[in-house]
Amino acid sequence: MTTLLSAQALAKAFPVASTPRERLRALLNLLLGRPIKRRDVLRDISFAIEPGASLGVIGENGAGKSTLLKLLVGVLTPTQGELKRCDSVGALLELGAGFDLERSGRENIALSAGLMGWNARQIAEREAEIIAFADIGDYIDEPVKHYSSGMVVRLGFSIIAAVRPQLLITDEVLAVGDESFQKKCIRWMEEYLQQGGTLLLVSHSMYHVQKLCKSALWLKDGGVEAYGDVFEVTQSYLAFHERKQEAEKNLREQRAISAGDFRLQSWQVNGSPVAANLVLPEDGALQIDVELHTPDQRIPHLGFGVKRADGTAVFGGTSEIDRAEGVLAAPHQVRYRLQLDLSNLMPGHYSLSVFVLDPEAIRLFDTVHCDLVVRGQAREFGMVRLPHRWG
Ligand SMILES: Nc1ncnc2c1ncn2[C@@H]1O[C@H](COP(=O)(O)OP(=O)(O)OP(=O)(O)O)[C@@H](O)[C@H]1O
Repeated sequence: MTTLLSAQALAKAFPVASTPRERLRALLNLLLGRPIKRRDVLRDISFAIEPGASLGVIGENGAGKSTLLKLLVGVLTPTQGELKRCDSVGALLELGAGFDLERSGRENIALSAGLMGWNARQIAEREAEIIAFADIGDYIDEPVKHYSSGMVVRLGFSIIAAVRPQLLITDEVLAVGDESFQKKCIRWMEEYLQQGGTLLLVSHSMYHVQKLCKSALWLKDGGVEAYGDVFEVTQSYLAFHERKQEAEKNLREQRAISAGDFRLQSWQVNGSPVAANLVLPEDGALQIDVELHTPDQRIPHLGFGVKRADGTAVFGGTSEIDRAEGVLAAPHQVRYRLQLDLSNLMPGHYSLSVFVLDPEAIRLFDTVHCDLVVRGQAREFGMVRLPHRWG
């Protein structure tokens, strides 16, 4: 099997020149052959795309996705590293790239097809199909400079669809099209993949990445944060975002908690001190042992909660609701044991928290959290698997 695209330790640095003065200095240094201050935008990027593969590239704004695509299609050259690419690459990147804006859509179809080596007969045969896919009405005979960005994408994608390259590289441009055209493109890509096509897709939509791609590469600050199975990588990426928001919320919550006297001294899960990242055992069972400090021998209540990483509550309860009571194990020390069955949680990233309430279960005193990872693959959606059957 021939690899269609391979990147080996790719890196790209741009000159640091954001102000006019810096740009002038960079230009001067360049002319004088002096070193230019550069910023690494991509570093040590390695991956390979085999025929039939589908890779989604994801990452936050500014992570380096567009720069990587520009390297892959040859618009930019890498500062370091090695890139190998097959000849049959169809790239749909920047709006209008490759179109002659003064010419009509119809003329641009002929120009693009000619560049790809089609003869006049082939072009004539496929023109109607391309125009039908683009579906831009009479605009097909207007100069491309009169097109909306959506129309440019429609025309660009229609040409690519007719060419059926061995490897299709595309980015968020699809998001520019309206919903019905987007759906048409997605359907086309699914069919193309089923028939053995190969895809590299950059997208902010985890839905589309999961739908179309088998693997994913997460770019973070110019480096590869994760690369592998699409579900694992996209779930980690979503959890990263959700945790970012959750961290801010927790900080606010923590500040609101009174520095009262009932305190959480320690907690263990399934007999071990809690690590930052808890992986749910296959049977979904957690035994939580908690030691609390009580200043006056009164028994505080204990609460617990499971949230999805974005903060959405999945389930929570307290010893007061369940009419359970802790045990005074030593002077000023109360112990609780809680058995939790989380076997219905869907794969994904969650947080588990335990909190102390006063004996009246009114005031919240102390909270601890840990990340909870539920491994596995699921095509159903939601947070919990609800028992169901068909027929
Ligand atoms: N020509 C350039 N000169 C200098 N810096 C650049 C240049 N092109 C991109 N950058 C910088 O490189 C970084 C990565 O940009 P890039 O456009 O690749 O990110 P991205 O992941 O595609 O972001 P987005 O999701 O917002 O499109 C950014 O900090 C950007 O400012």
